[in-house]
Amino acid sequence: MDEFTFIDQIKQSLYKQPALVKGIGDDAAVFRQSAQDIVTAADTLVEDVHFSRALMDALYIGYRALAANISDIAAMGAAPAFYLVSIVIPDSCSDEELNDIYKGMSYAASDHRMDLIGGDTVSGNELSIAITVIGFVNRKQARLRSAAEPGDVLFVTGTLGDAAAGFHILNSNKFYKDSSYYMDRHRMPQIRSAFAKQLEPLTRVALNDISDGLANEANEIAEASHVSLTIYENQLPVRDSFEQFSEEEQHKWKLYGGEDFELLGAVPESEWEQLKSIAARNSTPLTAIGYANNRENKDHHVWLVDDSHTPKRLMKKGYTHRSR
Ligand SMILES: Nc1ncnc2c1ncn2[C@@H]1O[C@H](COP(=O)(O)OP(=O)(O)O)[C@@H](O)[C@H]1O
Ligand SMILES: Cc1ncc(C[n+]2csc(CCOP(=O)(O)OP(=O)(O)O)c2C)c(N)n1
Ligand SMILES: [Mg+2]
Ligand SMILES: [Mg+2]
Ligand SMILES: [Mg+2]
Repeated sequence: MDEFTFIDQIKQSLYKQPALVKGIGDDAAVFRQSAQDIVTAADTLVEDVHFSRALMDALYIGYRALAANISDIAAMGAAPAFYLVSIVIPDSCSDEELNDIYKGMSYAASDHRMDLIGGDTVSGNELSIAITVIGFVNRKQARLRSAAEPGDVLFVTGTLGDAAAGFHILNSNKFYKDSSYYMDRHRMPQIRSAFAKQLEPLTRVALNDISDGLANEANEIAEASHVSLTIYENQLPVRDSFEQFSEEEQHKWKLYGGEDFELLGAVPESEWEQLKSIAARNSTPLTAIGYANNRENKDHHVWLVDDSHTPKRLMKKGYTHRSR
């Protein structure tokens, strides 16, 4: 299939977003927005770094690639609207696989009412999917990681460590309980977009999505907000069947596993009840896992309290790429 036939195939016949003026088919796309702030992010997924074609069907690769991007928009409290995809296609990738990657992305897009408005197609040696996402948020309402203050309640949505467990299961041929649940958490992460958007009435909330693991993301909030954080290890939410994994695996996956695409946040204690009702309305599991320490604690570290009750530093450690 040549480049032009391919572009014709992936082009949506109908667009959902009213802000769109021109989608695929010219030198660039055009959208118009005057009332809201525009939020944009990019994430690249590369074969054998972020996914493996041996372990995962093309449909999942596409779904997951867009989901990872939508997660960053959700983590800003914004509503996703548009995406652009630049793809490098190796000879080993069949037309069917390529179509399935786009089909996977279109499933994630319809879950969030998004339109594909552009991209680029290149032949190369390695399958690589670079996505740019665009979303909207009410003026000055973007939820920054720098917004945490001393005394805030620290919370996470969902359960932690599932995606890493799923990746482990996909790589192994042993029997595990609940294995399709865990594998799906890796292959088809469900993004907390609706929940994040409904945080609008809160006066203040710091948000970060958990792509690189709780330890990394918590440290990012601590550094950006100039606060130190305390997290209680025994309050970290996990799936019931998570106990089937070794202590070491559990510890590693829930703190450093990443790719759960849950939200980590901090809210003033006075708004905790309101946050709980928003979560309940959205069927979003919500757990308080700690708090932002008072100002006397001048470091900007994250402290983990385990059963020995002695706080230990939770280092900013997770998945890091060599070039960073
Ligand atoms: N190659 C790059 N060029 C420009 N900005 C970048 C690049 N890589 C990362 N960034 C920026 O650095 C910040 C952190 O990026 P990253 O760690 O990838 O965030 P996340 O984990 O939320 O995806 C973001 O503002 C991102 O836009
Ligand atoms: C084949 C394969 N190997 C390893 C992993 C695990 N992994 C890859 S990237 C990553 C962390 C997130 O990646 P990054 O590019 O930092 O995403 P970002 O934080 O920018 O959203 C993890 C845990 C995987 N998903 N697939
Ligand atoms: Mg990124
Ligand atoms: Mg992020
Ligand atoms: Mg990262």
